[in-house]
Amino acid sequence: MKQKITASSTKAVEKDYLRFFTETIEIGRISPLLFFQAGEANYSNERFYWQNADNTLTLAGIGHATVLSNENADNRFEDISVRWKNLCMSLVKEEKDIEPILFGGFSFDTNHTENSEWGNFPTAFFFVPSFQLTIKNGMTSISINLVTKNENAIDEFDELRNERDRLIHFAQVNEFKSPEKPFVVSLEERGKDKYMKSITDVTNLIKKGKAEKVVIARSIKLNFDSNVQSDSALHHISNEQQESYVFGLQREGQLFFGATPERLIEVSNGQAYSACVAGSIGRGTTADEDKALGEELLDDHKNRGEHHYVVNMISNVFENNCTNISMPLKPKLMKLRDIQHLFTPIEGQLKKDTDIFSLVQALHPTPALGGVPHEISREIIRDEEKMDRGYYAGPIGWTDTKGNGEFAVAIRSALLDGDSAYLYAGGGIVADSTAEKEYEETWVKFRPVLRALGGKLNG
Ligand SMILES: C=C(O[C@H]1C=CC=C(C(=O)O)[C@@H]1O)C(=O)O
Ligand SMILES: [Mg+2]
Repeated sequence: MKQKITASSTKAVEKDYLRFFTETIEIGRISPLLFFQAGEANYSNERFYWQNADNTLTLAGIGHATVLSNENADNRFEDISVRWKNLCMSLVKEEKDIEPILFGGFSFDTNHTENSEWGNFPTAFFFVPSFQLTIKNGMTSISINLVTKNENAIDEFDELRNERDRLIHFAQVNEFKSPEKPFVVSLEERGKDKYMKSITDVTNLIKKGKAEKVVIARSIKLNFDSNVQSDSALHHISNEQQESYVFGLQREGQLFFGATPERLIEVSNGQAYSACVAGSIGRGTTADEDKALGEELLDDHKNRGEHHYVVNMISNVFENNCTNISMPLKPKLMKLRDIQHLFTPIEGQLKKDTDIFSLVQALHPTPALGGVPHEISREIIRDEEKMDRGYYAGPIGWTDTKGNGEFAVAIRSALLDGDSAYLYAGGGIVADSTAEKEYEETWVKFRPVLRALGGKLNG
């Protein structure tokens, strides 16, 4: 490392020359949540957590090596992409070092609602962690990432090594004690009547031909008897939702977290993968009932309609950005703990001039979260929901310096804010939707977060 810093420093003729160093060590297996917890004292507002749906990759990040955020609504995807690529050009890395990760997310909409709970979250917020835990293919490693203009990066790096050792030590000597679930003192349905009316209104607009599909969401608020710890929320949700992406992003005393089944895009060595997930029904209490519900969903006109718009849109984006596309002709069932969805996976080979951020931009929002036509449905959502979705239903995930990465759609999620939490859920409205059924569907979608936070499961 010493050598690397020195060699690179000699190139630093310009005063503001940024250098991006990374150094990885492999360690024995530690609990990723204990590592996350180790950052509580010094970096409680600067952490992330990520576990992919097939449990082959876990990432935890502590501290900000550098932040890329954006309030300029119009070009947020491109802006983050360009700044990340620029930063990657100054990366100094050896063969053995794991790829440094840029982790973060985008808000659903670029319009902010005044005085909402989302005031601390810019329309795009990403960071490279100072300390990065990666568990991949059964191997656990910790990287230090440093982005600096400092001529004396050697000293800076040595300090980080001490801190890294302290974090690892904490995770090695402690045992992860499964925290008690929080105690919910009250649950507020935020604007239930307005929500019910909006479903009827939107269904009428669709019947009049103003739009074909619009996703309408609502929110509930939980109040607890004391502050809820981030690692407790993440522990319970990752324990209970093994087949979903588990994510957590901390900022200014708040944690945005959840367990989503929906991949927006994965890029791996030039291959792109997405998934159409839309159309829902509950799980049965017996195997027979569950099977019958699944078959009902596969044949249901309204749900097939919801799904169809998503397949159309995502396959169009793939047509424009990929070659060798493959996609099954009919949806399958995706069975999760509380809910089953219609599911159509799609993959293709990325064309040369495309990258993960341009795909995120092209795909967000799919009609599983927005609607058809895109612009009209966005206006209808703004008019009818009258709430700030914040990062709910936005893209959340990571990319590395080679352009690989994965973004999920941040549904089944909540913003944890001290002793309260805001939960969000929505559903695809088409011509034959009814307010009562949609309302019930949102309760099923609240369940993963509600259960993790100790709430009673309604609906
Ligand atoms: C909008 C949500 O789910 C979407 C994803 C899958 C199924 C959906 C549905 O059946 O309505 C929604 O489009 C949510 O969970 O808040
Ligand atoms: Mg639905």
